Amino acid sequence: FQVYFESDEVHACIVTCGGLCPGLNTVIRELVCGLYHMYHVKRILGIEGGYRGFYARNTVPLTPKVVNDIHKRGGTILGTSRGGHDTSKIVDSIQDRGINQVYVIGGDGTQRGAAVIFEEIRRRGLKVAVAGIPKTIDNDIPVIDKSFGFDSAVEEAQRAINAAHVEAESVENGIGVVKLMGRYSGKVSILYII
Ligand SMILES: Nc1ncnc2c1ncn2[C@@H]1O[C@H](COP(=O)(O)OP(=O)(O)OP(=O)(O)O)[C@@H](O)[C@H]1O
Ligand SMILES: O=P(O)(O)OC[C@H]1O[C@](O)(CO)[C@@H](O)[C@@H]1O
Repeated sequence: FQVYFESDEVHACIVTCGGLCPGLNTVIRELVCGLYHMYHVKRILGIEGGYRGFYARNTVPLTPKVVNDIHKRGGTILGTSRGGHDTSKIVDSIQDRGINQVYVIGGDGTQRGAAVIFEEIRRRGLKVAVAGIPKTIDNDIPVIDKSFGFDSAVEEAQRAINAAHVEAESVENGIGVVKLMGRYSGKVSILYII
């Protein structure tokens, strides 16, 4: 097989886009530690605030030390956003910073954005790899068994439903109403009902 990137020439970056999903920080941590310890990649940049962070926000160097405890925190340490996908500005930034591996964590919109970035990179003839990491709290990707964050969402749903159940049972004719997320997917609700 052919090695495409030598470790010491890799300059990776990670960006998170779209809505929050439990486990985002764990994925960032695994990427950083995997790149660093398994592939000896020392230059890893966090892009803050989603796609627009490439050209309008700060960046933060990521090392195993920086990400050591982040899996215990919710959200994403890099921040996230919707909109702001300006392809040429993003690829300009990738080119200017000398980034050659782009790790994009996000939902379907984010992955569409990653494909457009890749097309522009190819058009410019740059030696840059783009990797998409699918993020969906709804577990609605048929080719994988379970997406990260889904179990946590079901657990949280369980907590809310149990509390409403206790309230409803404690009074005469009590009714508990819990609204769960996912009007189009609904797998969080379905799994709980099952
Ligand atoms: N067709 C597209 N082309 C380029 N960029 C896109 C496209 N669709 C979405 N994006 C960009 O991807 C980012 C995230 O998109 P979006 O808000 O749709 O969330 P998502 O990735 O689908 O996640 P979620 O499942 O949480 O909604 C935004 O910055 C948006 O501008
Ligand atoms: O409950 P609602 O309003 O349908 O929104 C939930 C949806 O929003 C998202 O979190 C982001 O689009 C989906 O993953 C989820 O299905």
